[in-house]
Amino acid sequence: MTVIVLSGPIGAGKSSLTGILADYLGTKPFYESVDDNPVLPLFYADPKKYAFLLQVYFLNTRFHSIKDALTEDNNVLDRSIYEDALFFQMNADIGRATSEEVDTYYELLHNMMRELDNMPKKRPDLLVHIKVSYNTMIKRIQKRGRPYEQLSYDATLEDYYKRLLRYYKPWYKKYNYSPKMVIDGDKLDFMTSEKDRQIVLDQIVAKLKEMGKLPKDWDKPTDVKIKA
Ligand SMILES: Nc1ncnc2c1ncn2[C@@H]1O[C@H](COP(=O)(O)OP(=O)(O)O)[C@@H](O)[C@H]1O
Ligand SMILES: Nc1nc2c(ncn2[C@H]2C[C@H](O)[C@@H](COP(=O)(O)O)O2)c(=O)[nH]1
Repeated sequence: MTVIVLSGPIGAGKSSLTGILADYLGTKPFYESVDDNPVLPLFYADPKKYAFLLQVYFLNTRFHSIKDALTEDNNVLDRSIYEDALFFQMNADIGRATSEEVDTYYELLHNMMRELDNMPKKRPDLLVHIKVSYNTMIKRIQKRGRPYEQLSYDATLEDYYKRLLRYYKPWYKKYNYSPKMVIDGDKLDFMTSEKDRQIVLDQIVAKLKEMGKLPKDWDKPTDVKIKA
């Protein structure tokens, strides 16, 4: 059983790479609840009012996904539960949560993490982090086109996104729940370049082989077509 989790800022390419990787490895993809998330547009319209509710919503859906993923055979998750606190702490630091909400959130998070410790498989096997610069992040957010994430919707999002990138650096450095690796999301256009996509897949496969999670002679199953 192998569980891979993707991490990275908004628009880094996590969902895209989750699909590509799951297809390539012949495993199941698990996606974050975004387009069906009723709280997300409310949050972008009034972050102070909805930061806590959104976080509880995400934490709950991530908890469900990770529980399912840790009981299934092989799979890929498009964001880790370990990034949940990064988002909430950042929002709390800019005044979008009361101290009661912060305390309640951390207590809930710790309770949930303790539940995960009781699972037959406690941790993912590999974290694949997609690193992007601010410019790449913005280009991808524009390309994806969710209205409430655009700078034209709210100019303060520039600060929010830059801050998010700053929070990711120490977060990745500290992350120690599993082996980890970085994909250069600025250089590697795994959506439109077949060559770049193969480079990324080769890097991940090499890491899985090094960890003993794939046999040394593993090759892509011939009937698998990589979808972009
Ligand atoms: N490496 C990449 N090169 C070019 N475009 C990308 C790349 N990764 C993602 N994209 C595009 O950027 C947008 C955001 O990607 P997405 O996978 O939704 O990011 P995330 O899940 O990290 O928020 C999508 O339109 C996707 O097609
Ligand atoms: N406040 C929070 N917002 C979050 C969290 N997780 C995701 N998000 C937002 C960011 C994007 O607008 C959207 C989807 O994220 P992607 O990175 O997949 O584009 O949801 C969170 O924990 N807190």
